[in-house]
Amino acid sequence: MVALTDISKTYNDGGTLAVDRVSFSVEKGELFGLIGPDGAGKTSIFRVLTTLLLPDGGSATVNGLDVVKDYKAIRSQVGYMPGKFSLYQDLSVEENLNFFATIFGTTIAENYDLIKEIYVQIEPFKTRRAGKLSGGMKQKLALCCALIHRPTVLFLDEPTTGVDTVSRKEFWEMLKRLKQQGITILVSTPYMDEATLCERIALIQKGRIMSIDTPANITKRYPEKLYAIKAENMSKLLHDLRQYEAIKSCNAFGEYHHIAFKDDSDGESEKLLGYLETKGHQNLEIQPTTPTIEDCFIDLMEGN
Ligand SMILES: Nc1ncnc2c1ncn2[C@@H]1O[C@H](COP(=O)(O)OP(=O)(O)OP(=O)(O)O)[C@@H](O)[C@H]1O
Repeated sequence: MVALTDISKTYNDGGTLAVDRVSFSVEKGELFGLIGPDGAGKTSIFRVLTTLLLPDGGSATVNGLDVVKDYKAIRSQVGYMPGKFSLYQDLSVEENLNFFATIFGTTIAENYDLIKEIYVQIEPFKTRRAGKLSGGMKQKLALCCALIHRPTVLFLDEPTTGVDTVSRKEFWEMLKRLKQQGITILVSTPYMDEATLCERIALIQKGRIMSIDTPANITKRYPEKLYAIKAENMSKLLHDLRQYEAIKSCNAFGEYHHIAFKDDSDGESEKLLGYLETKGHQNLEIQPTTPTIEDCFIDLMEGN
């Protein structure tokens, strides 16, 4: 449904390499996530695929159509929700939706079944100006506008950035139901915890794809045995762990720090506890833990 081959994009006369020979493909009906921090190149990739930006190199197709040659046809077949809220702030909820339906030569009534479940949540505010909606409401309106012409592929650029936890959860539920209707969905996010909600993900950093697979396969490939460790003074613990020669990686991770040893064959965790006790740490706790996508991302980043 979507295929990229060696897509590159630079800015500032080639001075900024935003996308570096990126290749991947997305199957029909898949929920695919592009996961990476700010500046990784996610928006640039989405703008190439939605025909809003010309790539410097490589080729890409959406629904079998070329993003450069067939841009007009692609525009009528895809839905795009940009990262920055870009609806008309001075138009009401209903006026915005009507506007997008009209420019795609359709009506709200014609496609109401597709947006109904999302639209009913903002309908009580249909006369309110879009600029006066809450973050979660704006997001729902933007999604309705992106869907109103019944696209076959939906591109959602960081749809949950700046949205509260409850609305984020609701949003992912909505995506699952849209997927069930056969829509192919590409979603980008800087939140690593959202990666597990996608069927397949690409981890991207500095314009390069570091790994593409199902979230489960990516975490399975984490190369080391990982431990979660905590103590009373977590910042001193982080400092002391980073001084310890046998540690390969050490990162703060909520309530715990996650660590991996360079060579874990010979009771390394006991030796470490001994060392930390000599450093005066109290209430030390260490246990094996399962790697998350964030652990994998950091590991891949450090190896690249
Ligand atoms: N119009 C532009 N002019 C110059 N540099 C740009 C432009 N757009 C993006 N960049 C640079 O290209 C790189 C990739 O940016 P891009 O917006 O594609 O990444 P992103 O992963 O979507 O991050 P963000 O969430 O910050 O938008 C960054 O270094 C960014 O500063």
